[in-house]
Amino acid sequence: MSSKTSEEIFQHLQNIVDFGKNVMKEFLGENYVHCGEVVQLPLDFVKQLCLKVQCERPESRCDKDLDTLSGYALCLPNLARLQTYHFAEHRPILCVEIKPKCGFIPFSSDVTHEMKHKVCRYCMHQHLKVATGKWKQISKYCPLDLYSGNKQRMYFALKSLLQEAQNNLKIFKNGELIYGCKDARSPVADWSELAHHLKPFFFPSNGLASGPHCTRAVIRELVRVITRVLLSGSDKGRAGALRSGPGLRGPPVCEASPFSRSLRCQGKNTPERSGLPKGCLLYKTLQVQMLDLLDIEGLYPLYRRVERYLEEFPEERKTLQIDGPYDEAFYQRLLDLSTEDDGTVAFALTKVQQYRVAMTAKDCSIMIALSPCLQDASSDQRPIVPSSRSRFAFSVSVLDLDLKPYESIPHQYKLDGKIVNYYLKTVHAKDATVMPTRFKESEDCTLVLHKV
Ligand SMILES: O=P(O)(O)O[C@@H]1[C@@H](OP(=O)(O)O)[C@H](OP(=O)(O)O)[C@H](O)[C@H](OP(=O)(O)O)[C@H]1OP(=O)(O)O
Ligand SMILES: Nc1ncnc2c1ncn2[C@@H]1O[C@H](COP(=O)(O)OP(=O)(O)OP(=O)(O)O)[C@@H](O)[C@H]1O
Repeated sequence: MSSKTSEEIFQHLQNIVDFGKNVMKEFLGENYVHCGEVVQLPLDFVKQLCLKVQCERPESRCDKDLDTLSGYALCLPNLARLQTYHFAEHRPILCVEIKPKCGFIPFSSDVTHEMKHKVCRYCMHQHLKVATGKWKQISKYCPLDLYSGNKQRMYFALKSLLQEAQNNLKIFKNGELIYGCKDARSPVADWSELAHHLKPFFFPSNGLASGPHCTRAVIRELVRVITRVLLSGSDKGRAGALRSGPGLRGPPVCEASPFSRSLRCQGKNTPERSGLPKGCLLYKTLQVQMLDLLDIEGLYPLYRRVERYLEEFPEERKTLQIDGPYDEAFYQRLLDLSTEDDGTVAFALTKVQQYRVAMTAKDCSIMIALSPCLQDASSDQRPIVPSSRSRFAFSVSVLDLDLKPYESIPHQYKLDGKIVNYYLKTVHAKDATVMPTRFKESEDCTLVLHKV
C-alpha cells in the first residue's frame, strides 16, 4: 500500500465500494450488502487511531500496515448492530459472525486428484493448518453441512464451530468479543462462560439453574436461532441469474465430515441435495462461490493466457478491467457461464474474473445481529426470530467483500496443490494403510444426532 499514491489509494477504495454496489448487491441482495463509502480523515486522527488499535490487532495480521498516509479510509456501518434500524439501538445486542468458507465440492473435469471430488477443501486444508501450527486441532466443522439446508447437519456444523471456532466463528455482546479466538494461542472454548453471557438473552425471566444442564439448554437455543436465521430470507438478488449455470452439482456431502461418516457407518443413505431456501443468504453465497466453474486447476492455464497477453500488451490491463472499474458491464460479463473454451483472451478473462468473485464469496463472513424484543411488542415489520423463551429482532449482513486480487491466482494454484498433496500423503495414506477398511468405517460411529 505504502508505494501507492493517495490518488491510487482513493481509487482502490472506491473500487471496493463499486464492487459491493454493482456486483455483490446484485448477486446477494440489497439488504445483506453494506458497501460503505470512501471518506477523508485528518492524518492526525488516523495516526492516533492506528496507535490505539494496534494492541487489539491479532498478531498474525500485524504484518499488514494500516495506511496512515493517504488520509482516505473506507467507512462501513457497524455490522455487529442491527441494520434494520437507521438510528442507534439501545437494546442489548448479540452478534454471531460466521466465516463459512467454500460450501461445495468441485465438479470441474479439470480436477486431477480424485480426492478433490470426495473431500472438501476446508476439511483437507484443516490438516495442513494444524501441521503448520495455524490451529491446534482439526475442527469437526464442514462447510457442506452448514450449506446443506438440513437442520440436523446445520446444527452439527454450528456446534462444531462452537467447539473449535478458529477464525470461522466469533460472538459479540454489545459490540464486545465474548467468544472466538484471536489466534492459535487463545484459550480453549469455555461453553459455561458463553452460556453465562447468553442466558439473559435466551432465558430472560426465569431462574434456570446454572450448571451443565443450563449450559446445554442455552447453547441449544443459540444454535436453533442461528439455524432459523440462516434459513430465513426472501431478499431479492440476482443470484437467480446464475441458477441456469452451475446449479447444484458435485457430491452433496464431504467424505471427511464426521456427520456424513457417521451416517455412512450407520448404513444410512447419503442425505438429500441442498435444501437451502432460494431467498436465504447461504444459498445466494453458494451460487456466487460456484462461479468457480473450472476449479483452480482449470483456471490456471486461462490465467496464464491472460498473463501472456498482458506481457505483450501491458497497456490493455485497463481495458480488460483487471483492477476495475467494477461497473455494470463488469457485472454483466460475470453472467456468462459457458465453459466451452474458444481459445480467446476474452473467454480466459471472463473465467478469471468469475474465479476472483467466487473466491471473494468463499472468504466472506456473515454477521447475524440479534436483539431481544418484548413478547408482545409489534414487529414493525422487522424480521423476528422466535426462540423457546424469547424473540429476537435480527439482521443478516455480509462482511469482507473486496474482490480478491488478480495477482493472487498463482498463489491459489500453489496452495491448492499443497493442500491436496499434504492430505493425500499424510491423512489419506495413513487411513488406507494403518486400518483395514471395515475398521475405518466404524470409527466415529458414536456421533449422537439430536432432534432439532
Ligand atoms: O486461502 P484460504 O482458504 O486459506 O483463505 C485465506 C484465509 O484463511 P482461512 O483459510 O480462512 O483460515 C485468510 O484468513 P486469516 O487472515 O488467516 O484469518 C484470509 O482471509 C485470506 O484472505 P486475504 O489473502 O487476506 O485476502 C484468505 O485467502 P484467499 O484464498 O481468500 O485469498
Ligand atoms: N463493518 C464492521 N462491523 C463490525 N465488525 C467488523 C466490521 N468490519 C470488520 N469487523 C470485524 O473485524 C474483523 C476483521 O475484519 P476484516 O477481515 O475486514 O479486516 P481486514 O481489513 O482484513 O484486517 P487486516 O487489515 O488486519 O487484515 C472481522 O472479522 C469482524 O469481526
